[in-house]
Amino acid sequence: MPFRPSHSLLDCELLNLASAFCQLQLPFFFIPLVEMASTTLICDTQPWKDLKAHTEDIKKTHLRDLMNDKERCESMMVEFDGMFLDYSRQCATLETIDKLYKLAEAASLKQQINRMYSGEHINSTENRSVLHVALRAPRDAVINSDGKNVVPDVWNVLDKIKDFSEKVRNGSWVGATGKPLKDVIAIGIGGSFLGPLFVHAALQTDPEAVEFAKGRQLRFLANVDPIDVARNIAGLNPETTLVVVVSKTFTTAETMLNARTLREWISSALGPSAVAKHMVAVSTNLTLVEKFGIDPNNAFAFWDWVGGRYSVCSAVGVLPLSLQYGFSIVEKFLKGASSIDEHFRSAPFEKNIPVLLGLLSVWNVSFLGYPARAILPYSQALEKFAPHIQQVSMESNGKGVSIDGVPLPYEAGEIDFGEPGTNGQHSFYQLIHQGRVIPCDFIGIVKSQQPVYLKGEVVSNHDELMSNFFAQPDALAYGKTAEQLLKENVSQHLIPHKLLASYEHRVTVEGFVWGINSFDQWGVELGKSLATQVRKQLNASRTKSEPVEGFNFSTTTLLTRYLQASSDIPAEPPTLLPRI
Ligand SMILES: O=P(O)(O)OC[C@H]1O[C@H](O)[C@H](O)[C@@H](O)[C@@H]1O
Repeated sequence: MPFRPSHSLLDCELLNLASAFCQLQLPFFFIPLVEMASTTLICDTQPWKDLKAHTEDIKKTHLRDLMNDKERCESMMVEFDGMFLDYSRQCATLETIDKLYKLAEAASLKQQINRMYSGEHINSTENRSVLHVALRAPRDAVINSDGKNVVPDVWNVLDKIKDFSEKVRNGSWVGATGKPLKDVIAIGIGGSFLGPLFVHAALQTDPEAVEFAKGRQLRFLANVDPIDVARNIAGLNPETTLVVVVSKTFTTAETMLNARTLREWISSALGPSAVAKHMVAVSTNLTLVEKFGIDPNNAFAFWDWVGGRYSVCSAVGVLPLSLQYGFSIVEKFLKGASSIDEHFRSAPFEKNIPVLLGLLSVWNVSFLGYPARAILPYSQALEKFAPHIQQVSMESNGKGVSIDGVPLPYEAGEIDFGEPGTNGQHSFYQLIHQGRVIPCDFIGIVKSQQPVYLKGEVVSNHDELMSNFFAQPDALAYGKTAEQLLKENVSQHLIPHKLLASYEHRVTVEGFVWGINSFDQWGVELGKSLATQVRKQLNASRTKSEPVEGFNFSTTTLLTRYLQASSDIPAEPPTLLPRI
């Protein structure tokens, strides 16, 4: 399959987001294609064909008319455990929904969900189970992977986190100079960053969590750009800082360089032996953790049946968040996610929020032909939700071949983007109103974490926000687009656990229906190997003045100009750390 055209490194980020993804075949060593020829794709089934035909009827229907049908709207509302989903603004009739259930049946959705929960190796290209649900299962649950109940292992690590985080928080674990460690820098990227950042952002202003976080800071170092290092250590003292290196593989180039950089920051200030007190790790690869110089006793494990982008409920998220907020807050988070896991596993499809969300996304992408989805939380606390779901969704379902290696004759995955309301209204909503049809997830919260009322104002500040939340979907529905409204009805304050699990499972539903493997990410590997080639070239050019070779004309020109423009940097400069 040919690569899509992509933009050079000097192009703007938005352009890259819009068009620079490539569809990669599975790695060459995988999948004997001959054997796959007999595999049935979902688009060859009758329910898919029926939905295709049905699209023509829907295109003749205006959402305004659908919204006038009270009975239809009523059956498009579902409630579970404080969440209320209204999907009546979808361009869909009850007949559409029936047809989507038939599609789910043709995709053996129920059986596939059961296979996931029973620990089968549904991530077939990596020969692994997919059991992030076990990360938040109650202590007495039994979830098997390869004939072994994994729940006790999960709780051993959770207990270890509880114990360690309490010691750090109460000052019985101190730094090398005897001072309490009040600040934490979590180093990690991708799944080892986005989920924990999202939850941290959501808890930051939660009144209960705020109390527990007093006097403490949690920062995230993800980018290998040294500016990110500088910003992370700015104002922090190594004596009172704990660094958590988070990496599933413990080989990710960016994370490891950042870890070496902060190791240098600590040891140059406090001596090399200080690393033992100031650096801990989260990984599935404890051998490499030890090799790096972190005591395995100070490492927190997880397992290969946890995909990186599904790992926020493992030590990846639980350790940094427990250090910041205390384990009890994080435990509540796990319980909320677990409630959705049980709902997803057992609720009938008509009442199953992740299943409905997933099927409607398939409808929008594969039948109505809308390739994007806007995630619009009317809550500043959810400001990092869209970036997190971007990875969960786009890395999971951005595939061009079926799970059996057959090139897909239809497109899978969608382009996710979003911003909290009302900020987005003053940015990109115009295009949704009048330019393109983009299905939107409007997410509202009943009670603000931080209510503000001003005497003399017509409404409270949160009601002002929610006025927009209620107005925008109708403006869109009666204008020219389709969207859905998802309202989370949390009793007091927002804890985003249920939203997270709902979206994780929604992505899984889409992947099951499209017949792809949502749990591998071979495409990402290509970029990594090309970066290795560039890294070698930069070293050779800087230290031995070797000319740039082996790249196409465009990259050769850009690399040469980059080297020329930075030629005043000495080939082997002394160790230099940011000073801000
Ligand atoms: O946790 P790590 O092994 O360091 O991996 C970090 C990230 O690396 C790659 O980009 C993968 O595609 C991501 O899924 C992963 O989350």
